Amino acid sequence: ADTKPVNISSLTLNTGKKIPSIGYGTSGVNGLEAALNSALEAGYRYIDTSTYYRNEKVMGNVIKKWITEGKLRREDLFLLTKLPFFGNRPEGVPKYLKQSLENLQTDYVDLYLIHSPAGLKENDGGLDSTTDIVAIWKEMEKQMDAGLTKAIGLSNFNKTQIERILKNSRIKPSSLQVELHAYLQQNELVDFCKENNILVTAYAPLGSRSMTAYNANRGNNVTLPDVLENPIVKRIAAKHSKTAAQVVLRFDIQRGVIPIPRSYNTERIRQNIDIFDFELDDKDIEELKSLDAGIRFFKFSEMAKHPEYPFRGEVQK
Ligand SMILES: NC(=O)C1=CN([C@@H]2O[C@H](COP(=O)(O)OP(=O)(O)OC[C@H]3O[C@@H](n4cnc5c(N)ncnc54)[C@H](OP(=O)(O)O)[C@@H]3O)[C@@H](O)[C@H]2O)C=CC1
Ligand SMILES: O=C1CO[C@H](CO)[C@@H](O)[C@@H]1O
Repeated sequence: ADTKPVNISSLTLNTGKKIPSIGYGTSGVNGLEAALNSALEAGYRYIDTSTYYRNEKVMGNVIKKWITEGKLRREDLFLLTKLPFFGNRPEGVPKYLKQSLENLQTDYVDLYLIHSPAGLKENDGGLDSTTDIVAIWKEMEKQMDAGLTKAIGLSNFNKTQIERILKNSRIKPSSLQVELHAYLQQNELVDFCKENNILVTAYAPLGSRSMTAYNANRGNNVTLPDVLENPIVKRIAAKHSKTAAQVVLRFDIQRGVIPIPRSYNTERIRQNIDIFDFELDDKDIEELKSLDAGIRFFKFSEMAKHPEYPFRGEVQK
């Protein structure tokens, strides 16, 4: 197999800065060191994490080693982390960003996101129904002024909540990270973000097989439909001599959406960015579009009673 790093195309944020058109998702801790080494070797330069994943320290050590050994320059890396649910207050923003920067051993991140519009209490993890997203955003702006992050954005916000931020902000959000895959294509939200110059990042772009594992670990007997086993996806993959994962990730790229697939397996890590040497045609795109089914895997049900719960009223499938 070819082991040269893949050359990744890029998009431009509303700050004028470039962002790679695919990133590496890292939720979970076990095995990250080896996996992140594989990801950097494969050519990923956009790394997605969060305070909540509790893996920033390991990540910081790996990145520092790459930089010290002269294999990577900080400016070639696009580092993203997020304000945790339990820090979702104005005073949580400087506190948790500072902690992330220390853990990541860097002076700045490239993008800092509010992980969720709904907040949890710091002490006992219960719902904090006082969450004020506009007040939190104003603190996000200050972190950007201070140069601690090069851009700021949102995750898991719905359209109405983004509109509230747009209306009440000095600095506009650069990016929105939401669940997005063949079964949840988010057409309305993606169009809205395009109109407002907000780049969309697709989390769980492979349909999050890890969510099935997450449920299994909690003893929940839930079987979720598997995007990568869909017969239409598989047929299109066979037609292009690519894998199902490569087809759904390429679909994102052709929509101008940035996928952040997670894998801890070296072969699949490589496979997931090896998507810049083929093109889906109009018929493939039409067929993939027809798979949209409004199936949301990450419902954050524990936050369903929060005033800012983003998916209220949504018809659940
Ligand atoms: N903002 C938010 O609230 C959220 C953000 N995220 C971010 O998005 C990232 C991706 O989402 P995630 O939930 O991990 O789901 P993904 O859709 O990326 O799916 C990951 C799963 O798919 C498997 N997989 C990876 N590549 C392939 C392949 N080529 N063929 C077959 N199976 C494959 C992985 O297993 P294996 O490791 O064995 O390859 C893993 O079980 C997260 O890691 C996180 O960074 C995710 C959820 C919520
Ligand atoms: O960002 C995230 C939010 O929560 C999920 C679990 O509930 C994680 O798996 C995910 O990566």
